[in-house]
Amino acid sequence: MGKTIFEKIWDMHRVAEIGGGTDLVLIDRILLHERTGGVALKSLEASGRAPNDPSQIFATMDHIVDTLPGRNDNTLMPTGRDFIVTTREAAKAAGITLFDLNDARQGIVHVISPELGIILPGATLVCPDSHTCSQGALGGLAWGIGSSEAEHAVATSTLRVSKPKTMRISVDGELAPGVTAKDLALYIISEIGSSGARGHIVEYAGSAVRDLEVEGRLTLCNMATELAAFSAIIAPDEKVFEYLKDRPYAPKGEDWDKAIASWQTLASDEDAEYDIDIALAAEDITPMISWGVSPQQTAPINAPVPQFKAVSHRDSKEIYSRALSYMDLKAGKPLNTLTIDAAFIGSCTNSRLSDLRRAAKILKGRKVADHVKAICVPGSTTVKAQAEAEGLDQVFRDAGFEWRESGCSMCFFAGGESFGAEERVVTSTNRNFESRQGPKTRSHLASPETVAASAIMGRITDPRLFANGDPA
Ligand SMILES: CC(C)[C@H](C(=O)O)[C@@H](O)C(=O)O
Ligand code: SF4
Repeated sequence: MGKTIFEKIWDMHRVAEIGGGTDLVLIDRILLHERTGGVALKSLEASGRAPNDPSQIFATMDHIVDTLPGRNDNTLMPTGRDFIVTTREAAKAAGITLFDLNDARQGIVHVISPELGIILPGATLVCPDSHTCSQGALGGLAWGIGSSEAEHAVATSTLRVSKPKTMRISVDGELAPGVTAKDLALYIISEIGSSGARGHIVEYAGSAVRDLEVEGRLTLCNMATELAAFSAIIAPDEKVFEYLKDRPYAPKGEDWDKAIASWQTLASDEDAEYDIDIALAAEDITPMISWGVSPQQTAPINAPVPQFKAVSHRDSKEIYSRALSYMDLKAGKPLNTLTIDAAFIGSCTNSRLSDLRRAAKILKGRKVADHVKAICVPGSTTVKAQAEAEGLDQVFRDAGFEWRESGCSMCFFAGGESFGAEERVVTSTNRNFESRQGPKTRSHLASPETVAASAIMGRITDPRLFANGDPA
């Protein structure tokens, strides 16, 4: 029987079988951020140990930092400064690479890793952060871990891991114009549920996935953790090789040629078998938006808030009713009539250059509705600089968006800045949990173009209405 890409990478990295389905696995690269990584480094230091290979460990500042212009170590987050200073000191003591606040390479960990060529096809990479699965978009095996596992990985370049089962989600056909990787991710979650991939590594396959550019694949893989997956992966192809060429931490010269030769073998064999195999049709997908407080509570943007019977296979009556009451919604109400208070473009899901370009295309020459507070937070300092070089910052500003420094910002509330209580936010992020973006905020997950279109109209809006100029 053939092997899946996951099995190939796993077998190349297995150091020993521990038993009970658990293996000791070699970890090629480790990423840390100031929210969870500083703790791991401090604890390692306290136990008198040092990193096994500091050259393969990278830390960034993203979660706690201010994204307001002119920022410094004093963030709006309570105790934020401690996280920043501790991580800085610990990274220095450990001799690892740090992308500090004022470093041109700083940014959200899952945005800078591909950007700098830290994640590579066939490599294993861990980070104490649940959205590490994003990085599987480049054909590496990247997954989120806890802080104590991170400490172990830093000290030994290995981890004990219980081997996940395999799941393939194939999406064939072509996505219709105006339907994006984010809509695909939301559609998949609404189809298979928030725990639909628990214990599995998801391989995304099929023509609609292959047709996505690398940045779209990152968006798709980003939300695998919202399926409770171990991680996600997509077989690397020419688009990935092209994307990685000459990135700072990608192989160079002869090593590059050797790497390409080995990366080209990284695809699942025709006769590989999966524990679960799911096939979806790209034509069934429209722009999507979440209506509830879990990413699985998502519907097509022009649909009404579903009746209980439509979701009862997944949610209990109690969970469903609670979601409606939290979101201040009634079954049957068309989602595209809901007035919004705020619009947010950012996060490791959708804050890359292509995301900002697509949103800017809708915003150009238009204005955000008067009652809407709109914020754009580029995913990295590099993305911000590239966007500014193209004049996108001006498009956002002219439309009435705030243009920020890079970081996680209001993707998640950590005690600092937030949208107000009961504010309805259309957001390009990945989690709509209760109070995720601030106490009692109501988050609707969508693509950056849906956020832009909704910001202009002041209500949830299908971005395809802007495809041929202004909507009627
Ligand atoms: C703070 C961090 C550990 C957390 C995660 O693991 O995902 C955050 O990034 C999130 O998105 O909720
Ligand atoms: S942008 Fe949001 S989802 Fe991504 S790592 Fe930061 S807090 Fe987590």
